[in-house]
Amino acid sequence: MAELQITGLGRSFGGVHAVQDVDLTVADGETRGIIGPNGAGKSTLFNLISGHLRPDRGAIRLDGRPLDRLPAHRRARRGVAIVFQAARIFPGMTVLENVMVGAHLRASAGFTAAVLRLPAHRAAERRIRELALGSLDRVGLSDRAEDPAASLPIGQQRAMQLARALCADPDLLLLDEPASGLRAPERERLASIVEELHEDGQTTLLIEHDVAFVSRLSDRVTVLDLGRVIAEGTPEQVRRDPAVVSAYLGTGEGAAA
Ligand SMILES: Nc1ncnc2c1ncn2[C@@H]1O[C@H](COP(=O)(O)OP(=O)(O)OP(=O)(O)O)[C@@H](O)[C@H]1O
Repeated sequence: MAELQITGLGRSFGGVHAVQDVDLTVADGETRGIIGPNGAGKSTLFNLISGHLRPDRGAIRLDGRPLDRLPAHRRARRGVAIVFQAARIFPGMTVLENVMVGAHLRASAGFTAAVLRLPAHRAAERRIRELALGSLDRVGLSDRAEDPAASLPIGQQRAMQLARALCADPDLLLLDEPASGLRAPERERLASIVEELHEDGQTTLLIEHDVAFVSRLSDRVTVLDLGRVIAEGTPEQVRRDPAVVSAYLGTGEGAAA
């Protein structure tokens, strides 16, 4: 069970209301898309949920438990996993090692045990390795496990990051522009992975510029403009919403889908 509930969320920078009065509920097992023209507040919202920014007001709850005062690493332990837009990989490590880092974010063996190499730690390490191999399998990268991470093309690096996030067995998966910089076949592959996760019941929040990509993958889409929610509904409902069309046309980005 993983329901994300956001109420009255706000964050300003100087005089700019980057996110204002945002209410958002993502149901357990739902894939929710967040779209909006440039400067709409998507990244700010993402960072407020991940814990990389603190809200000025409002509340964020996962399964009824408040998240908004916790730092990012404590949110990770609560089950929030993030795939950042900018590829943060450890290039000198193997693909498998990169993915194992994800599970360490949620592991419970403890720092002291790790330092002393206690048996509990070694058992945890074995378990983490198994989880990482399972995550690589889910994203179709099993055969690259022992390769250097830097040798992967960008599409597979993105899939590796997704595997890293999955390795922590997240309740909530946050995807920040996962399709950016990918070529069409790589986008297609990534979309199929996200679809499979959805079928497995993963709760996901997807922030994307690529409206077609979001529409294809999301149960519902929330549209932000100038920090506020201007529309919410199925991809089809949102695409036809006059407020959405005018927000996109107003910025010269073209129609919403
Ligand atoms: N750290 C910051 N300092 C000052 N202003 C900021 C900061 N972060 C965001 N803003 C402002 O807040 C507003 C929302 O920005 P944000 O980056 O969240 O939008 P976005 O929807 O992610 O945009 P884009 O699609 O261009 O990435 C913008 O007006 C932006 O200039």
